[in-house]
Amino acid sequence: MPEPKLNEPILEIRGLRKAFGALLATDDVSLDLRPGEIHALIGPNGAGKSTLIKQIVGEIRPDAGSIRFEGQVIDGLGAAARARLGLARSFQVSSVIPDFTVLQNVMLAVAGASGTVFRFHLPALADRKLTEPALFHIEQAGLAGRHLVPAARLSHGERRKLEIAMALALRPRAFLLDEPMAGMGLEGGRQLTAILSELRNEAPILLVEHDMDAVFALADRISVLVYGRVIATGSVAEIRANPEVRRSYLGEDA
Ligand SMILES: Nc1ncnc2c1ncn2[C@@H]1O[C@H](COP(=O)(O)OP(=O)(O)OP(=O)(O)O)[C@@H](O)[C@H]1O
Repeated sequence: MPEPKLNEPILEIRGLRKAFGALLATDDVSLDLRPGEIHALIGPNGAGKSTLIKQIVGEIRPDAGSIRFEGQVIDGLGAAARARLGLARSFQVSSVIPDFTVLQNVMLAVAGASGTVFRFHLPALADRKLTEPALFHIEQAGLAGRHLVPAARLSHGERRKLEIAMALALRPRAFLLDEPMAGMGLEGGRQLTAILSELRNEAPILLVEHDMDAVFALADRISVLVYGRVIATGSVAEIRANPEVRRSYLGEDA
């Protein structure tokens, strides 16, 4: 019998380094994403957060270091192969089709994930294999009752929920979320915080976010990136109390 691997990290990043000329955008970055957690990645503008995410999803090849995903070394895989393994990035590249309804957009994502050919006419719409999971993900993402609304008519916050429903349809094993709170407003931000909090039970989340209220409310652990280096990893309380973090990022009023 193989050993149970429940508590092993889903994502293990070791020694990632990426230089742009003389600039070290990520400098020996190591971090883990564990089952069930939201791990927030914070740091000032230009710290290297986007460069790190791009290396994880396979858009940029690191100069050194290694990434394991569910125990498998994925260094040799391109972005499409990593996505197929269930490494899902949301909120930056958006594939929402404005003229399609919420339901049609999510059905498209369900079809893409299952390899089903999506025919945009009635037989496909009637296909319960697509509609049932799509409606389930729409409800999970907080859009119940809005499934017949064209995506173009959604508010900014609803559109973000649609993107979550589409990400869920891909049945990811890990979420990489890049600034989901941006432009959400107070009420939208509150709703999204509640949704993300639940989402961690589907798959762990690596969360790049500048909104510190959201980070402190959601994160199980926080890593702080400054000039390409992880200067601290810890719980919310540990990070808030860390003098180096306060000096270099949070400010004295944190
Ligand atoms: N393709 C590139 N060529 C040259 N320099 C780059 C490239 N991409 C990023 N950089 C530089 O690498 C550093 C890290 O950038 P990155 O975008 O990863 O930071 P970030 O933490 O995501 O910032 P922000 O919070 O503003 O999104 C910056 O100094 C940036 O100017």
